[in-house]
Amino acid sequence: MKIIIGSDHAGFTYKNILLTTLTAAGYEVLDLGTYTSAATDYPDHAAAVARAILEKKGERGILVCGSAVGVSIAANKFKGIRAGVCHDTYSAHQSVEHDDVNILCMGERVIGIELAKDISFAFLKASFTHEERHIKRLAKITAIENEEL
Ligand SMILES: O=C(CO)[C@H](O)[C@H](O)[C@H](O)COP(=O)(O)O
Repeated sequence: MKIIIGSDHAGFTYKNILLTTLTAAGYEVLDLGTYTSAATDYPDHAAAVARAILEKKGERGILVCGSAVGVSIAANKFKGIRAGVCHDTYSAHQSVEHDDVNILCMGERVIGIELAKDISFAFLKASFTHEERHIKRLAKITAIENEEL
């Protein structure tokens, strides 16, 4: 599975560690930055990862910022992106199984790195169940995305 990863400066350290860990575990990981610890703006990195997912450069995305909130707000502005803040392993796999989440968002200032690794693996190993009730609910989200106000 190909993964797209990105962060702002507040998620830079975890992003790099996750890049190394996931690569060692056999995942192909495309790093869209940030590439230094200099202060940067999370919407830029969230947009880069979201666009790469929509362009099918990877199947799943991982974004890290300080709290995970900023990148999730920005990524979810893109139609077809379902970005979820997950700071526990249950949410990480259930968000894929039920909600078909395609971008995992984590906060470097919120959780420890070992938990962030476990959450990443739980997210990447999970699959959407394709159960009818979940498909129906996701169709409602798509309808909301397409609403013209
Ligand atoms: O965590 C965040 C809020 O959701 C942002 O994504 C940023 O990482 C955070 O705001 C950065 O804070 P800083 O004071 O500019 O380092």
